Amino acid sequence: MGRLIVCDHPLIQHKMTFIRDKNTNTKDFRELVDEVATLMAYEITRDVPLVSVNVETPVAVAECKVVSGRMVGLIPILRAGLGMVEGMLKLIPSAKVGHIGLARNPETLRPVEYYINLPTDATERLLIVIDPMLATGGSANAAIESLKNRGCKQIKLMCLIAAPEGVEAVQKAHPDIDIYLAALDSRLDEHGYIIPGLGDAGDRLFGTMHN
Ligand SMILES: O=P(O)(O)OC[C@H]1O[C@H](OP(=O)(O)OP(=O)(O)O)[C@H](O)[C@@H]1O
Ligand SMILES: O=c1cc[nH]c(=O)[nH]1
Ligand SMILES: [Mg+2]
Repeated sequence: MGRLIVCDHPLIQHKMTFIRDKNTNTKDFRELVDEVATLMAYEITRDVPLVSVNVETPVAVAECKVVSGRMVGLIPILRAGLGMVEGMLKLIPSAKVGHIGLARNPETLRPVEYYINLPTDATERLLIVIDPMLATGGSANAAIESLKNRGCKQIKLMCLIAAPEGVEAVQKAHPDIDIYLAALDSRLDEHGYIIPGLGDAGDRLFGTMHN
C-alpha cells in the first residue's frame, strides 16, 4: 500500500487556516496556496536520488551531493492544480510541467478528461500529480490512470485537502501511489464537497465564484 503523508508542519497548518477562511480574498488565497505548495515540495522531494560531486571550497575539496538532473515532472490537474505549480517550481526549477484537464460533472461527480499534454520524457521522470482537492478521488484516479496508460511508472499525488473517501478510492485503485496532503478532513457532503474543506478550489483561485 502506498504511504499517506500528512504534511502538518506548523507553517503549513497556519497557512491552511487562512486558505480555508471564506473571507480570504482571491489574491491572498492564491498566494497562500502557492506558499503551501512550496512547503510541500520540500517534503515530497525528500527521497529524490542524489549524486556525489566534489566541489572546491576556498580551503579544501568537499564531497557533496546534488539532486540528479531531469528528475521531476509536475502534472497539475486543470484548473485548480495550476495554483500549486509556481510554488513547487520555486524549489524544483528543473521540473517539467505537463497538464491534464479534467472537470467533474456536477451531477454524476465523474471526471471528464478534456486535455492532456505531457513532457516528452515523462516516462523517465518522477511525476507529481497536483490538485488542491481530493474529494471522491475520481479526478486523481483518472489522471493517474491516464499517466499509467502512457507508460509512466513513478507517480506521486499531492493535494492540499482530502476526504477519507478520496484517499480510500486512490489507495484501492492505485495501491502503489504515495499520497501527500496538507490536511485530511472529515467527509464529503451530498454534492461531493469536502467538509469542512475550503469550497471550490478552482473558483477561489481564479475568482469565478457564482454568488
Ligand atoms: O476527487 P473528485 O471528486 O474528482 O474532486 C476533485 C476535483 O474537483 C475539483 O475540480 P473541478 O471539477 O471543480 O474543476 P476545476 O479545477 O476546473 O474547478 C478539484 O480541483 C479536483 O480536480
Ligand atoms: O470540496 C471540493 C470538492 C471538489 N472540488 C473542490 O474544489 N472542492
Ligand atoms: Mg472547481
